[in-house]
This record gives sequence, C-alpha cells and structure tokens, in this order.
Amino acid sequence: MKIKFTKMHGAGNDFLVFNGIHQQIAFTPEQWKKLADRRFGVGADQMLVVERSTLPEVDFRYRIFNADGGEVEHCGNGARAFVKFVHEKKLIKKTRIKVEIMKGIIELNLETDGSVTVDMNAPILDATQVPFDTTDLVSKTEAQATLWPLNVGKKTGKSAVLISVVSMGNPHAVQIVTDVDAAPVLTDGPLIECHPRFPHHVNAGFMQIIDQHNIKLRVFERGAGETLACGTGACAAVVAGILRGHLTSPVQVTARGGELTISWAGVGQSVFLTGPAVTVFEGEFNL
Ligand SMILES: N[C@@H](CCC[C@H](N)C(=O)O)C(=O)O
Repeated sequence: MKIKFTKMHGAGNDFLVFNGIHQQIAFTPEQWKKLADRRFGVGADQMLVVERSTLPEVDFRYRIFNADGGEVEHCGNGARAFVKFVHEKKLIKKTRIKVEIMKGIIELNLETDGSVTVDMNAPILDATQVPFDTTDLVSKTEAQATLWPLNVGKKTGKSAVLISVVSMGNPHAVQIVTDVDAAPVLTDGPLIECHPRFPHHVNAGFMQIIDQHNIKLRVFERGAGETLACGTGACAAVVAGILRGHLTSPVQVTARGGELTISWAGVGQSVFLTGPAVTVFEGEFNL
C-alpha cells in the first residue's frame, strides 16, 4: 500500500503531514520513529495527521507524533503547517479554521500574507497541572512569576536551575540564560526533558532576553531533541518572560530556524502565535 505525505516546516521545525481523510494512517510508535529517522526514514521532528472531527462546528482533528513515536498534545509550528496543508489540498475554503487536538480545540487563521495565526488558548500556570512535582520544593517569586529550583546534573542546592513551569497544552520548563548560543542546551536539555519531577517529561526552553520585545530561544524538545524552532516553546517562554517582568507583548522570538511573533494580554487570556509555514516537497512510500 502506497502512503502519500507532504514534507513541511515552520521556521525550520520540520514535519511529515498526512492526509488521514483520504488514506488510512495507523502506524505503530516504531513505524513513526522509523519515518522520522533522518538516515533510515524520511526525517522529521514531528508527524502530523489530518482527520475529520466528529465534534459539531469543528473542521478537523489533527494528531501529533514526536520523532520518538509518542503521540503528544500540541504543536504550535505544526498547527500552522496544518492550515497551509488543508488549503493546498483543497480540503477547506475557509481561512478561519477550528481544529480538535488531543486536549481541546484551537482556532487558526490563514492571513493574507500566507502566514498563520494560532489562538493557542490560555497557558496553564498551576505547576501541578503541567504536571510538575513540587513536593518539598520552595519556590521564589519574581514579579508575577513563580520560579522553581530544579536540580540539573551538578547544579543542585543553591546552584539549582530556576525554571518557570508552563503548559500550553503540553509541558514546558523555561529558564533565562545570558547567552543562548553558549547555553547548555544539548547537555542539560536531555536531563531536564526526563527529569523525575516531570512525570510526562517536558520541553526544555533556554531564553535570552534581548529587550522588552525581543528574545532568542532554543528548545530541547521532548521526544525530538533540539529543534530549529518550537511554537509552543516560544509561547511558554514569552508567558514566563512577561510574568517575570522582563517582556511586554508583542514579543518577537528569534529561533535558529526563523522568527515567530507572540502576543499575550495576561493571565487567563489566549496566547497568539504567528509565523510562517512552508511546503518543501511531496512524497510517497510503500508500507
Ligand atoms: N515543535 C512543537 C512541539 C511538538 C511537541 C513537543 N515536542 C512535545 O512533546 O510536547 C511546537 O512547535 O510547538
């Protein structure tokens, strides 16, 4: 059986996108992992499957699989690629689209310049809901933010890493660094990703504040390693930076693969993510 896919990216975060409406897409975690492999498969950070939603007034359901084969709750860059995909495949004419994801519904808008804005819903700031185990930890407060000490490698006790814990539907641990290019993303990233205090594992963000409206960001993603950009990671970082009093909305996020714009009006409000989505090529493989 031949399976068709589209290779896409959003600011360098790359995807294999599958039309699950006109072909049956049901792979095992091992098969997803093999497809994502950059040597033995096609190569991607995430795989996205577009399906019909069964919910009233919701246009599609979209499922997300990390490169390690695990299904996850959300993907901000993927959501933009998804909108471009359903338009290019003529699956819908509307530019404002409602989509069911694992934990809720999001609204997306295809802008006239081809970029996509995603209403990412309100961030979850209650650490235990992220989920993050706060047992025996003493938090610090900075402006409106709660900061948690996290023992990472040899950084323990007074040298523990101070993190903001934010869920954008998926879990994020964000820290501020002075120089993102020198930050220990590849060494501390995997330790934070699988830290025992995060029972569902976590995406580890390293943010350098440039000024009130600009940050540089690198994210070591759960289940995918460091990617060239992470949409939910950008939202979580900006939320953390605004709560800590360092940033003011809107914020331009410079990732290694491109630029994202994030707006947030504050606690209880939706975060809006705007950025590019690009189709690279179409392909097919035999299963
Ligand atoms: N690249 C994504 C996030 C994908 C999921 C993430 N790795 C997780 O496991 O939560 C984005 O653009 O948001």
